[in-house]
Amino acid sequence: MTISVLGAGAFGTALAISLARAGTSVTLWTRTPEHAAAMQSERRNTSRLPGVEFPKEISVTSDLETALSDTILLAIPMQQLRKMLESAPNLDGKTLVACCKGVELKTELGPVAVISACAPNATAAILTGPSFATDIAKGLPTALTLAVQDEAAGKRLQQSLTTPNLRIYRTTDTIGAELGGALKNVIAIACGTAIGAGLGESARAALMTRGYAEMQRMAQSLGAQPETLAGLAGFGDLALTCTSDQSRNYRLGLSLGQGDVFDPSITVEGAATARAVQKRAETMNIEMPITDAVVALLDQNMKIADVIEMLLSRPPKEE
Ligand SMILES: NC(=O)C1=CN([C@@H]2O[C@H](COP(=O)(O)OP(=O)(O)OC[C@H]3O[C@@H](n4cnc5c(N)ncnc54)[C@H](O)[C@@H]3O)[C@@H](O)[C@H]2O)C=CC1
Ligand SMILES: O=C(CO)COP(=O)(O)O
Repeated sequence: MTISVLGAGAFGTALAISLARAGTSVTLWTRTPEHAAAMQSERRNTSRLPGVEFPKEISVTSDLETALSDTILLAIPMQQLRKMLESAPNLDGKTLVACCKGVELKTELGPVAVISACAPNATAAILTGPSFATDIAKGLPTALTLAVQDEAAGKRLQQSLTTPNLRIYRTTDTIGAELGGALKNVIAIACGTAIGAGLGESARAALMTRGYAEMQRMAQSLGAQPETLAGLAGFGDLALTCTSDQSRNYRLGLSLGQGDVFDPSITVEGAATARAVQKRAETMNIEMPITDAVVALLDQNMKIADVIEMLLSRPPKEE
């Protein structure tokens, strides 16, 4: 079988390499002919994963029509997903697997909901969980959550995407899976900020724990199962992203905490997602004080000292 990977950034390239190493034929699509030609001739993605050579099972193209097989991994940033789907030819009958983490700013929808809106006759899925692209590309052991509403389709997809180094757990809870991956990025920005500002590791642990409570509150209000948030898609990814400076969301937080400028060309999903989640929470009347704090810091509406005071002076509560 052939699997298509749309988006030759760090994550799409890493997934393509992992699948190809396991013997799957992979078509890796990138939007510019120049990038496709460079990857084809160098047999690597110099801009995103320079150290890793492509297995022979990867073919590269910038022609979207010929790139589409029956199973398509969508590895482009969340805010670009709709545009990408709208530009694709007929997607009826395809299985479309979101590999992005976020909430769309203009609609407050997650990736599975965006896929379902843009391609109603396709099967929508999401692959998410703790996984740095560089770890996957190096062949290090990684475990992910695959969420598909249709159980039979989920089982087939789980088989197709499993490799010797990539262990995939299945669920039908697409809402929990997409929210876990989206919301943990916001908390990772908060944790990076705390460490960057020198607030200490106890403060980070508090933010992770109360952030997790915030994630559960919103996700359950939207119909997610608490177990999904407790699994790889939620707790697992929260633990990775809030503690590693390999994470771009965490690094953006570090910069905010240190008062440094962060390179705006780096993909940081948590920034737009924090704003989208804040809007959604306001409509639903859900308290999300850490998300509010992240938005205030990103928009430069509050100083870190004021944010700390705001969080610590909230009325006493039961845990
Ligand atoms: N890098 C990582 O370790 C992981 C990333 N992810 C998720 O994967 C998604 C993509 O992230 P990365 O690959 O790391 O980002 P990246 O910045 O390395 O690559 C993004 C890719 O998307 C392409 N792109 C951007 N806009 C596009 C558009 N309108 N149409 C077509 N292609 C477009 C860019 O050309 C680039 O190749 C994000 O949602 C991220 O949260 C998930 C797990 C791990
Ligand atoms: O989602 C990720 C790891 O699971 C990657 O995190 P960043 O997008 O913060 O780099």
